[in-house]
Amino acid sequence: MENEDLVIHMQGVSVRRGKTTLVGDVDWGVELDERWVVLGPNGAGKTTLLRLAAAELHPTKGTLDLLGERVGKTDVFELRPRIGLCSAAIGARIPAEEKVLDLVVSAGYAVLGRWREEYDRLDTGRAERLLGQLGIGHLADRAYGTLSEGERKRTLIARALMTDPEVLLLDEPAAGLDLGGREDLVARLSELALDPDAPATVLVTHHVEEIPPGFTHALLLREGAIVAQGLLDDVLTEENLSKTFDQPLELQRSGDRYFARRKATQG
Ligand SMILES: Nc1ncnc2c1ncn2[C@@H]1O[C@H](COP(=O)(O)OP(=O)(O)OP(=O)(O)O)[C@@H](O)[C@H]1O
Repeated sequence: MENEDLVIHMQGVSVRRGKTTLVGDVDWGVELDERWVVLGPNGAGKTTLLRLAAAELHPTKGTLDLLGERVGKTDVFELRPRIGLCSAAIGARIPAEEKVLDLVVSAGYAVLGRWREEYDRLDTGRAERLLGQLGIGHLADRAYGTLSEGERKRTLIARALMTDPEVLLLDEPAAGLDLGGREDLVARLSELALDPDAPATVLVTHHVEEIPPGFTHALLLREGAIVAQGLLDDVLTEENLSKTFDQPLELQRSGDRYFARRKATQG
């Protein structure tokens, strides 16, 4: 019987475009209370994996179950509002003049199936609360186009959480942030990861430094194939990381954070 706690379940999943395999033969399961980091170099297939999990892509081969529904046999338009996705592609589609609060509130429309209804007080209150949780409550009335990159990322996360999704997918949320911005985002994501009421979460990144404390599992991806997956502490080793990035890497752990760099050459 299907494990009811599995929010994402891929069995033998491949995505091909022409002769290119974007991801090949992936078996992967994410449970309700898990927080996964997907790590790999450029072009490894991370975004492809996340788009499968967001019901934006169908597998060329294999079976994909999201929130207990088989993709290909279910209405993805009913599925998508149950999944919170935050990616640069979504950010790029937002008009610069859009007000931050409206942007977050309007994420709820897909779920409620409303078109021109007035924002009701509940929605506005929830959006304000989420913005506050992400430390940007004071920006509610600002236009999206006037925000810094870090503020935009946090706005998009608040928007992704607005529908109270059962799974939250974050594609490189720290990309383009300065050191302070990255550290602040890592801290916010850590709070979210440690909140037992938060949804199952998958975070895609290139950098071990961006893994927020509280994340439980890791999947390492290289050239569309899984190098290793499982509990973060078991999977995140120098050997696995070096294989994933195809170079000898040194991995350090300091407190609940990770740091990596290339090994110094001998001689
Ligand atoms: N439609 C397509 N046709 C052919 N190849 C594609 C197509 N879409 C993506 N690819 C290739 O598939 C590979 C995986 O892409 P994907 O965006 O999933 O990687 P990624 O790990 O997210 O990379 P990055 O870290 O650079 O964002 C890349 O080599 C990309 O060029």
